[in-house]
Amino acid sequence: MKLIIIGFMASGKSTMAKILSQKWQLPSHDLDQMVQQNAGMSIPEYFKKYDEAHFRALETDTLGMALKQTGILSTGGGTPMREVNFDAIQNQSAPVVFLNASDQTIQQRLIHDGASSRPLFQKLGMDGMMQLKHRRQLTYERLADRIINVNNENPVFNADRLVDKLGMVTNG
Ligand SMILES: Nc1ncnc2c1ncn2[C@@H]1O[C@H](COP(=O)(O)OP(=O)(O)O)[C@@H](O)[C@H]1O
Ligand SMILES: O=C(O)C1=C[C@@H](OP(=O)(O)O)[C@@H](O)[C@H](O)C1
Ligand SMILES: [Mg+2]
Repeated sequence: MKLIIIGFMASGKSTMAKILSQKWQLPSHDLDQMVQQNAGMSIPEYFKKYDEAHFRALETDTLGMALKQTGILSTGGGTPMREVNFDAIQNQSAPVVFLNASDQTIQQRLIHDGASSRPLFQKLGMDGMMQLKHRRQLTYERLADRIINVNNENPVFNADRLVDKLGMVTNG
């Protein structure tokens, strides 16, 4: 893997991976999409049929497969929370970038996208999502080599800012 993108739900990980993939002419891999392929169903369906613990086990297995690929990886918002996943990501030589969006930005996007694609939003509601976001923040910060504050700037502009910050990683 050349770059690993982490961050809370709706921070823009999948969008960023696609933009960088075009910019760098590298494949992008979206962990949620890979999980869905492995499961043979959508993530909301999987949560309904099984439960979150089963989803997390499948996510860990799929992460192992994803980390063997080359290119850019967008993770799921919960991926770094399991210690085994955190360690697997940290052990990669690829830089890890945390897309850090404000509560307000996440709230707007969750409302805009609707709850149907995010089972945890269905379960926890907005207050629960914000509490989850705050609980996870430190783990994202610990795992990240670089933190990019992202809100509703043009996503291509955010990708350019990320590349600038990464230059500092690769060039020392
Ligand atoms: N820079 C941005 N400005 C405005 N909306 C964005 C931006 N980046 C992503 N979005 C929107 O936010 C939502 C979540 O983006 P997504 O890339 O799926 O996030 P994640 O993969 O982190 O859950 C989508 O509706 C997407 O179109
Ligand atoms: O934060 C989480 O626990 C989750 C985030 C989702 O990915 P996105 O961050 O791409 O929405 C997806 O993996 C699943 O719904 C659980
Ligand atoms: Mg995503």
